[in-house]
Amino acid sequence: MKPVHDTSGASSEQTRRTPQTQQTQQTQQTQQNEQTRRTRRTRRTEKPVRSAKPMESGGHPAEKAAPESTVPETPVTESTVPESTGVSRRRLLGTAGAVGAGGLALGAVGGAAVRAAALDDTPAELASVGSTTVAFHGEHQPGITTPAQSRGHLVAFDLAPGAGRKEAAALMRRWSALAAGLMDGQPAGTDDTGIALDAGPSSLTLTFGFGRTFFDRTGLADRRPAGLDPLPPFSADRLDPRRSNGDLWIQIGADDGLVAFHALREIQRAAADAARVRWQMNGFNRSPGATARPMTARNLMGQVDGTNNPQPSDPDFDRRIFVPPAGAGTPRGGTNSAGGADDWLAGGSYAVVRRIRMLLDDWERLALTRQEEIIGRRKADGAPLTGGTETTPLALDELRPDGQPAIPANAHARISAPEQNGGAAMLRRPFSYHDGIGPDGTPDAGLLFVCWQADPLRGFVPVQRKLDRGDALSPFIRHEASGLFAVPGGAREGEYVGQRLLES
Ligand SMILES: C=CC1=C(C)c2cc3[nH]c(cc4nc(cc5[nH]c(cc1n2)c(C)c5CCC(=O)O)C(CCC(=O)O)=C4C)c(C)c3C=C
Ligand SMILES: [Fe+2]
Repeated sequence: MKPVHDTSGASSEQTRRTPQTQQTQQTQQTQQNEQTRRTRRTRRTEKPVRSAKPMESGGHPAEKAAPESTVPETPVTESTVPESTGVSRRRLLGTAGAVGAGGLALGAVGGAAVRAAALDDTPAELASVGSTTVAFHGEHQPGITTPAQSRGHLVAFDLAPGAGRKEAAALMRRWSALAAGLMDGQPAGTDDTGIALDAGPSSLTLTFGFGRTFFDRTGLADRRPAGLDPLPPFSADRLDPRRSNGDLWIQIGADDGLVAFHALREIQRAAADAARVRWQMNGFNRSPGATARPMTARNLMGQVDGTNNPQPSDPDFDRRIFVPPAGAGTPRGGTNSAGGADDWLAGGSYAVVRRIRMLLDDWERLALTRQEEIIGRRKADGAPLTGGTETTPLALDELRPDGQPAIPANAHARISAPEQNGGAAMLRRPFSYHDGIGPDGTPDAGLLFVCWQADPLRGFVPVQRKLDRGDALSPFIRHEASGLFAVPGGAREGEYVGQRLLES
């Protein structure tokens, strides 16, 4: 059975290498909202499958400041990947439950069997979930327009006492080399933990951001971008400062739990003495292939969530989501605290991160019609209460026979719509989370809300201000942690993320 993966398009650098398929407009819109709208490539090759053999560049990146050459000089692209019939069985065996081709049944393989089979190099197929790769290098960092993966880890670090700009630069160099290798399916070095051995890259992405305090710690306060001004307080905030902000932030996503955790663990190990974990959160989304057809994901309240995201095909998408190059009329998100236009953030973005707990017991007590009024959309298919399908625009002016708005005045979808907020828009790319059941019996579950914009003051802030004043959803959610991070543009070949800031 050959893995088949729809790789229809989006506008990122990664996406441009993705073959486009012919689709109707509606199909395109739906696909852009879910897992098969992959900004990824699927390939069958030995290269992305980690073997126990280490990268040629040597030991674990934490052991030495990796020279630039440890970033693979040639990115693996569609054109550089040799055509191959499949990965070797040696590398697949040991992956419990892996899809075997050529009659391989790999369910319960014992250690001896694995060792015996390891001598056999018969090619076999790697399931498409594992073999899908996202490019590390590009105009933008991966993990922004890349469709949300089924597993996510968010982790914030603070630089260690005494660590400054030099140590931060060395750390970003190490982390970038590590990220490029892991996203390409390579092990972390000679002492790789082995957590992801046998698996392909599984759409792994690592995205790096800098918090406000990073600029003080590195002596770069005059280069701090204006978009990192602290978010205003909101009346409903119940924020835990220990789980908020941080000098450095990394978003990890993958379509395999072991691949995602492996990246998290190797990132922490590579931090070595330079930085310490401040907080860490785990999230999830629907797995690729879980639904019979491509669909927008649901959140833990059961709602279809993500329908009205800006689309990469929108003419103003880049302007809304990415910081433009410095120049005449550079918008606020691209200026620094000294008032000058700064270029290190060009092609970058701002991530607002909120841990939003859902009060699920209260929510689930509501009648379906009430739940739908609160959002302004039908639960079953995400269509507006004014009718149509999921992708039909909200008819905000429509009245019911009793003269009331068909989409209530305080409905979440109405209040957060760009046309109600002076055009303010953001790209929402959340993960759900579940951190167990509390002593009171209620689940500690909700949304790791991550949204992307060229300037938080024109994206998250005005919308959240409005939601804070009158969102019907507010009684059922609680904002418990918050972070704001400037996410540099993508690293070019031979460059590390943030180099244009740290070395200029
Ligand atoms: C400040 C920004 C937002 C926060 C915080 C937020 C929290 C939040 N949202 C849902 C569920 C849904 N949101 C939906 C739409 C939607 N939400 C925001 C912004 C925030 N949401 C925007 C900008 C939009 C799009 C509005 C539009 O243009 O129509 C929807 C409807 C479907 C969709 O378009 O995605 C749902 C459902 C939850 C549960 C939540 C906090 C836990
Ligand atoms: Fe929302």
